[in-house]
Parts: sequence; C-alpha cells; structure tokens
Amino acid sequence: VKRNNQRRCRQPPSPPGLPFIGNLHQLGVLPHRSLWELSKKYGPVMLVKLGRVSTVIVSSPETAKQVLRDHDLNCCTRPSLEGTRKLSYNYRDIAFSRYDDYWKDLRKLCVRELFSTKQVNLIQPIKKMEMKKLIDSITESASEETPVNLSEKFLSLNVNVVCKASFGVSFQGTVLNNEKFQGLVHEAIEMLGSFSASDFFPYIGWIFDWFTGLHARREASVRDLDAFYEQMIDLHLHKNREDRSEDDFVDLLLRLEKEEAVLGHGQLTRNHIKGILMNVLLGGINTSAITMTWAMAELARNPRVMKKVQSEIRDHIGKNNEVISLDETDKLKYLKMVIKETWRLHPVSPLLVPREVTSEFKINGYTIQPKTRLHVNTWGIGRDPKVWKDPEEFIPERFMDCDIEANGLHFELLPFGGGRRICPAMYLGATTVEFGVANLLYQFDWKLPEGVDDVDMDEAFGLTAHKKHDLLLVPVKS
Ligand code: HEM
Repeated sequence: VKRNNQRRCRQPPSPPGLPFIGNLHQLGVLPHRSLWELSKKYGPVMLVKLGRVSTVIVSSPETAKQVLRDHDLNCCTRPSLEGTRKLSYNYRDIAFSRYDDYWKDLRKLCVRELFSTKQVNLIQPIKKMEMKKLIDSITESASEETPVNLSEKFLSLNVNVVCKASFGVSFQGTVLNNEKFQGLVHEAIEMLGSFSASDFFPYIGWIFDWFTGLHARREASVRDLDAFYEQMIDLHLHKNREDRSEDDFVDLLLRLEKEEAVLGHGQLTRNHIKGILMNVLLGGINTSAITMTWAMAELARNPRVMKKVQSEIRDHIGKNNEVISLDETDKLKYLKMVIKETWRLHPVSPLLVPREVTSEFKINGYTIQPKTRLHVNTWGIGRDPKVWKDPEEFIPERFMDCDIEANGLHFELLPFGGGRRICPAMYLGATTVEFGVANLLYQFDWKLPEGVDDVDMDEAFGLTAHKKHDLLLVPVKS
C-alpha cells in the first residue's frame, strides 16, 4: 500500500538544496535564466524549494498546456506576498487577488469598461495626439543627429496615454511632474517584484526585511502612490459634474462606490478603487514600454530586419501621413511578426505572475500538492532549441507560415500568460506596441550613436524583465 501511495504521489525532480534556504541561492540575479539552466538537467516539471516554499517550475509548451489549459482551475489563484499585499490594498486588485467571486466580477467590469475593443478605439485620438508630440520632440533630435533615449520616450508616451485615457488627467496642474511620476512608477514596480524574505520564510522573514530597509522602501512607495491616487480622486470629485458623456474609468469607479455597488461578496470601497488603479497604472504603462524598447533594440542590432519592416510600413502607408492609424497598423503583417519575435526572446513577465495550487493535480504524472507555488518559465520556452530553430537569432520570418499567435492558446509563445489569469488587456497591449513602433519606424531611420558598435541586451529582473540600460539611438529623418 505504501509503495502504491508513493507511486501515486511521485514528486517532480528537484535540484539538491541547502538546509533552511533550499534552492534560493541558485536563483541568481536573473531567476528565469538560472531556472531554465536547472530545468535542462531536472526536466520541464521541476520542484524547487525557495526558503520554506515549495515551488514548481514548468518549462515546456506541453507542461505549460497542462497547467494553463487542462488544470487551470486547480492553480489559478495567487499566493499571498508581502510586496503585492501592500501595493494592492490587501489584494483588492485584479492581478494579485485570489481566485474568487470578487476577482471574477472585477475582471468582467474592467474588461467591459477599460480593455474592450470599443474602448481601445475610443482612446485612439489621445494616442494619436501623444504620438504626434513624441514625433515632434524626436524631430528636434533628428535635425541635430543627437541620440534619443527611447526607453524614456516610450515610458513617457505610455504614462501620458494611460493617464489621459483612463484617469482623465495630465500632469500639468498636478503636484507630480512627469519625471517624478516616472520615478514613482519605477520604484513601485521594483517593490512589486523585489525579493522579500517574508515571502520565503513565513513568520521570521519580516525581520530580515526590516534590516535590509526593504520594509521602509515599500512603505514609502505605497505612501507616494496613495498620495497620487488621492489627488487624482480629488480632481474627479471636484470636476464639473454636468457632463456625464466625458466620464472616464475613475468616474465610473467613484460612481459605483457611491451607489454602494457589490463586487463578489463585498461592497466596493475606496481601497478597492486604489488597488484597481494600481493595476492599470503599473500593468498598463510599463509592459508596453518594455516591449517597444526591446523591439527597437533588436531592430537596431538586425539591420536586415529593420530595413524590411520599414519598407513594409512605408510601401503600405505611402508619403505624407503624419501619424499612422490603428487600422493601418493592423495590416502590417511583417511588423506583427517582429513584435511576436520580440516577445519570444523578451517576454515581459518571464516567469508569469506566480500562481498557487488549491487542489492536487498531476503534470507529466508528477503530483502537485495544494499550497505549492507555480511558475511558467515562458522565457525558457521561447529559447528552447527543441521548440525553435536557431532560438538565439532574431528571425521574424519564423512566424510566416506558422499559426502560432500570442493569444494564450499556443503554449510555445505566452507573452500574455494563459488560462483564466491571462492578461485581460491583450488587445490594448498589442495595439499600443504595434502603433508606437510602427510610427517611429515610419518617421525616422535609426542608427547607433557614434562610437557604439552594438546594443547591449542586458536584462534587469523584477516582476518584469526589462532592458537594464536605457536604449539610446540616433534618429535620422527619413
Ligand atoms: C504589451 C503589453 C502587455 C503584456 C506583455 C502583458 C503581460 C501580462 C502577463 C504576462 C500577465 C500575467 C498572466 C498570467 O499570470 O498568466 C498579465 C496580467 C495582467 N495584465 Fe497585462 N500585459 C500587457 C499590457 C497590459 C495593460 C495595458 C494592462 C492594463 C491597462 C494590463 C493589465 C493586466 C492585469 C490587470 C493583469 C492581471 C490579470 C489577472 O491576474 O487576472 N496588461 N499581463
């Protein structure tokens, strides 16, 4: 009977760890890379011990499918983590909320009011206006052939679009100038993804967080963001209330609060609203900017691809078009392949957002126990030579005669994750990236600054994997 039980409960293979810390020391500064190396030895379902926490890493399309499609319901809740708890006002947001009725209702509301195709089309004029401003500012640099910091430009483009489109505010007239605000966003994202001892050593980890100063930094980040939400909410409450037609997402949430709307089992409160705003702010701004930056970095390193995608855009659009519209971008097939290839090599969230197992299930015959934390290593899947030919090369043509889409249904390419927790803003995210990159490629040629031979492709890791150093390229008016 014992042997039968053991066979029924076969655990996934594990790399040997150290007492107390388990495999934590093997994560390194870029955990997706270290875990990918380990999984080459221990297989596509691997169990690691991170401090006290058992964590399963899956790293093949086949095992990702078992998690995200076949057994999604067994593992689509989120673990309780210190950084996310604070910034999400006790998991009152979408991304870090547990899988429950509140999350279901809230997600439905946001998909309807914020992420739908209709909403994306409605904010198009704002996007066009901000893009025009960006092009004008780059034109100045082009006339002097001075480098442009594209990482910064993309971030500020998205800050402006998201804030105007979702919150109805621009920074003029608020206490936050653009620069300070970007610092705030950066810090909060770092806090969301930062290594927190409390998450790996329940009961005692907080002591370590106090000593390292992480606790204080996190508190400050929460405080700064809270002040921003308060100010934004104030601006909305004191708006001229006669014209409802211009109501934005914040107005809608405040109205629901006033009407004592119920989401799941509870009433929508001010803290719920702040948690939701955090997702829009941090999820919406950075993800698209990171992808645009990686795409331009890859293109700068691959002149053949740069030329080809620019020819497609310029042949298609012709001359004298100031800003390319969303409809036009949608027809640019090669551009879409370039973006997919960027996501294959540089998924924004390389290990996806952590999941937690709620009921036992099996992957490849291995038993996965409740309470286990679970990550899908999409970064590893994107670079697996068993899945992709010449995986380290940037070759968008690989998507030419293949039906792999970045929509969560093809487990070789999962930039938006999959299953019930798939990014609800896939359409908004993809169109934002395509629109931004298409316009900059249409308007300008791009070259490396003088004395620079290649773009460095170093990564920095947090909740997202972004380019470690800012991308500087010189624009030349085409
Ligand atoms: C290129 C752009 C984007 C990429 C690559 C991206 C990627 C992702 C990924 C990988 C996840 C986790 C999925 C999982 O755990 O399986 C996610 C979740 C999420 N994303 Fe996005 N995202 C993008 C744009 C956006 C935008 C523009 C917004 C909002 C304005 C947004 C809001 C969210 C939210 C709220 C979740 C949590 C979903 C849940 O847990 O139920 N994302 N995104």
